[in-house]
Amino acid sequence: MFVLVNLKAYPCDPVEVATAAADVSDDSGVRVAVAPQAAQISAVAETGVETWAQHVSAVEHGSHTGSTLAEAAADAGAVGTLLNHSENRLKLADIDGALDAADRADLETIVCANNPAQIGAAAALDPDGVAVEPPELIGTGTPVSKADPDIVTGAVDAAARVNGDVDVLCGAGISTGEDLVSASDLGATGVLLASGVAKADDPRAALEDLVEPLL
Ligand SMILES: O=C[C@H](O)COP(=O)(O)O
Repeated sequence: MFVLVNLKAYPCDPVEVATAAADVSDDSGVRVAVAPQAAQISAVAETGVETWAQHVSAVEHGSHTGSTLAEAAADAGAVGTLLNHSENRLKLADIDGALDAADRADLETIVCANNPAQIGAAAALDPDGVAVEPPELIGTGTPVSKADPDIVTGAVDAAARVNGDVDVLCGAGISTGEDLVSASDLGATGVLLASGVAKADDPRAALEDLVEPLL
């Protein structure tokens, strides 16, 4: 299972979380990555943790003020990027353009979507992975794998129909090892989570709990 921790714009210490994630990944053998704010990619990557961007723009080098250039994210140490997160929705053409930008910069890609129909559309654009997240469950602590398991199995089926090569993650409310096991049982190959780690009093303990059933 792939555990991708999105720090969003939460007021946590990204280096502290990243250091814990690197240690937990090393100790457990579980793939754990952290997606900090763009300005913190470099500091997070220096911890040795697998580092992702939260977004890259559908642009090349040029006059694009305020954009997040994929090449700049990669130079700072990112090896992958989320796209079309529920909190940063893109137009279809911009998802496609951002996938091209990520490809140029050798970034792995995960396109987020709300439901199985959108997952099918996202998978057709040929990212490395997709992540299904019902927006109403994000940040609630109620895991999608329990509250809406059909959306996870539906996403796995929808992606497989369109593109057998694409990984399927699920997210929203995931915070425990039990949630991780449920996601795996439903066919997901990873989880995308945020508040369960970024807002935890002890992010290291939260990460250890998350991977515990996989040991
Ligand atoms: O990117 C992460 C997702 O939006 C899930 O957030 P959450 O774990 O706080 O529900």
